[in-house]
Amino acid sequence: EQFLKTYDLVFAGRPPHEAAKYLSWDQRNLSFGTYGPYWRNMRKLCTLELLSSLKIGSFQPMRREELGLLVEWLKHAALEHVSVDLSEKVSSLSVEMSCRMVFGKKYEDKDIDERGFKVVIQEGMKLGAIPNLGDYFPFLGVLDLQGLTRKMKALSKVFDQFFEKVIDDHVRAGDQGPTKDIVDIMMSIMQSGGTDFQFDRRHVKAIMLDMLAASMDTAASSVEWILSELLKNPRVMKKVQKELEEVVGLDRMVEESDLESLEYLDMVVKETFRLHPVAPLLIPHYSLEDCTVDGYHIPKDARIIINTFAIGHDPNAWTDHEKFNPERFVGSSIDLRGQHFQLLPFGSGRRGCPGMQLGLIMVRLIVAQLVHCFDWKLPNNMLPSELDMTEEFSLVVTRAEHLMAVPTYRLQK
Ligand code: HEM
Repeated sequence: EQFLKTYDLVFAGRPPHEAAKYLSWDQRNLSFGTYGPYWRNMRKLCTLELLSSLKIGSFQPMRREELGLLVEWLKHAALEHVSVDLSEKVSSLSVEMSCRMVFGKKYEDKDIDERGFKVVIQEGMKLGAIPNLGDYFPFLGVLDLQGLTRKMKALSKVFDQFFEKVIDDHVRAGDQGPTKDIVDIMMSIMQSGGTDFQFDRRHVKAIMLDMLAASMDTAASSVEWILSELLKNPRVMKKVQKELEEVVGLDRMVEESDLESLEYLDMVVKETFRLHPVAPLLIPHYSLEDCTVDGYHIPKDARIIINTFAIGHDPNAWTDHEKFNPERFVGSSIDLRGQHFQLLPFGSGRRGCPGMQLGLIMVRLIVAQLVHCFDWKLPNNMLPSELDMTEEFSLVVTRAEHLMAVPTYRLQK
């Protein structure tokens, strides 16, 4: 609370970051942008133009359509009683939703690189998370002892070529009607010349990657962890399904307008974020000046790592801290929007996640739909207690093992 609220401004910096230099057009993005007028202006622009409630709402039909396609695919799998790779399916869904929101259409995997979107973005996330000697000892950065700079340069070329193609496609297509994707909006801002700061193709590309990387993996991993906990805790799964039956009914699918009535689902989401925050160390903060916090002197230019995983598992903050128990939130005012410092999956303050509203809609909608339309069983008679919950380290923490489960369709239509 002292770092993110009391002294929020002092700790609103981001440390110099080799990965951001290469992968975000010289820190022109938001996530790793150094604190200052450029970052403030860009953050305002993204919040108002790209991530406003109105803009998020305009993508609702697209979310419904993409999720509908997945449900149809799963219905076939259900008829054949086969086990499906939920991690892979949810991740692809999230890629498609993010691409359509940012680029206005789906590109094929091969359009970016023979490895495909997910692999390329995940490689960027890994390169951003690996401790890089060059970040701590700039003179060593030049020597590239870990070979990271070489990899980052190669990857930045891949992104640059692909994003140039996306921009060219938008220029060629011209005005495509009322639903504007994120590239459309940024292109019109660029062409209008109406910003107080320089805004060219490099800025468009940096924000494109920011929006894509920030929404794809975070939402998919959150859904993966929630579904894992539901499969591990059949009592909770039944209770979520019962709530869905009462609010939605078994004769139709979930709509976004149902979400606010799903109170128990909301508790399940909070409890999963407590135990499995997908960005467990947030993004590193950086002190802009000397500061004394709780009697400790923190010098200017210090890296601040906030361990929300440890906070979520802290027995001083949570009773039965290792137990998955959504009911702990009954009658509690604790939410996850950054006002309650024992639960910070989106961070808090100036650097808190600007995509929280969109992220929460995506996560709650996908989980609600999958659990409403299908019953789920672990494959090969695996017991819920046997489900492996090992994590894989990156900027966004995913499951180490893919989540596999067998669906059975449960709606009446
Ligand atoms: C469940 C989904 C999501 C989770 C859990 C999540 C979590 C986070 C966290 C923990 C941070 C770092 C906060 C800090 O350093 O203090 C962050 C930053 C950020 N997020 Fe999200 N996020 C999600 C979805 C999204 C979406 C959908 C977008 C946009 C499309 C987005 C855009 C960003 C950006 C641009 C930043 C950097 C903000 C800055 O440094 O000013 N996020 N997010």
